[in-house]
Amino acid sequence: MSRRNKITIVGAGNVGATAAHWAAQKHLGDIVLVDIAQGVPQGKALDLAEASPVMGFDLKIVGTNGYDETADSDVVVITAGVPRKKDPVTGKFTSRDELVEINRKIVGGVTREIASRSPNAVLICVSNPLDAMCHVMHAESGFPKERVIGMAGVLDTARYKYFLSEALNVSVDDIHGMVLGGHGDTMVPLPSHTSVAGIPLTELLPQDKIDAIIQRTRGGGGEIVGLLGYSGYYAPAAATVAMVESIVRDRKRVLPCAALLGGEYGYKDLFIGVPCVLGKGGVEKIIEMKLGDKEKGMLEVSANAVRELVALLPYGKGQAT
Ligand SMILES: NC(=O)C1=CN([C@@H]2O[C@H](COP(=O)(O)OP(=O)(O)OC[C@H]3O[C@@H](n4cnc5c(N)ncnc54)[C@H](O)[C@@H]3O)[C@@H](O)[C@H]2O)C=CC1
Ligand SMILES: O=C([O-])CC(=O)C(=O)O
Repeated sequence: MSRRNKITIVGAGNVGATAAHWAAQKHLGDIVLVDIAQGVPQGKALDLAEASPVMGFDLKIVGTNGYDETADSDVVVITAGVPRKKDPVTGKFTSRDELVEINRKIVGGVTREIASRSPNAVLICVSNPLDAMCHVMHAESGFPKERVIGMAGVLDTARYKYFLSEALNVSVDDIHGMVLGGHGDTMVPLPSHTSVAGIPLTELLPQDKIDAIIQRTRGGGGEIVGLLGYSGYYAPAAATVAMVESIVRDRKRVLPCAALLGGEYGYKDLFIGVPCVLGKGGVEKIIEMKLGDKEKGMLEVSANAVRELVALLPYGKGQAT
């Protein structure tokens, strides 16, 4: 008897629950929602399951505060942790990097629970600061680098494409491009590799407008925090589900994801956003594209920002503690 894909999502908060919603709508597999909050994963899973007769999905959707139900998952998405929030008095909000100390403990503990029960799963990290949390997941799981992947580039690229489609008044479907680098203010949108139905972006939009969109993309997460008071979740969850879909359906989509580099782009032992082919085995290939000197310089700034944060973690090179 064939078995449906099993997808576990840890963290049944804004991003996790929304990802469960879209994964169910796309019939990607049975879903286990896990959270420490009593009743929350159970309640959200039941609510989502009760939508199935209306939406037409036949899936097992369960919520739990433990890990036994997660055993033998094919894909595990980790969104557990603390998001950034806006101070209601000052209106200021912290950087993603300031979450490193609190979230590394949460993500480390969750990863150990998951890895012991689903030793063959592909792990997708969502918790921030993203690239550093990928290092935590890799070290704590002991999984091969192909099966630990970070979600950021798909989201950053989606924001970039949306802003371009708005400025050009064309369909989002016809914007092609990518954002590489770490998931922070130094991320690297690539206008020289961006096209509109094959027409170079630089022929269609003046440089000052492109620069403004690059800046808005870099601050895209903060723009939402400024409006909502907490971070976004529709676009982050959609981006996560695009990765899950490519893996469970073995679609081999080329998506910008945080992957552990082993010399590609001149970096070693560092998770950073690069174009990846995602299939059943996780990162099946990292595609090395030719970058200009300016783009290489921006990637170096972004890689250095990730390196500084990773240096704060209690790990040697990829070794579990
Ligand atoms: N990589 C990216 O592009 C993005 C990353 N994020 C990050 O994702 C994380 C989650 O964001 P939201 O869903 O908005 O936050 P949220 O606060 O709505 O949900 C987080 C959930 O994690 C749970 N949790 C905390 N500790 C746990 C533990 N030890 N075990 C299991 N569950 C635990 C909480 O109870 C909560 O329900 C944050 O770190 C946020 O910064 C958010 C958006 C985009
Ligand atoms: O900005 C945040 O804190 C959440 C996030 O990573 C994003 O939305 O890009």
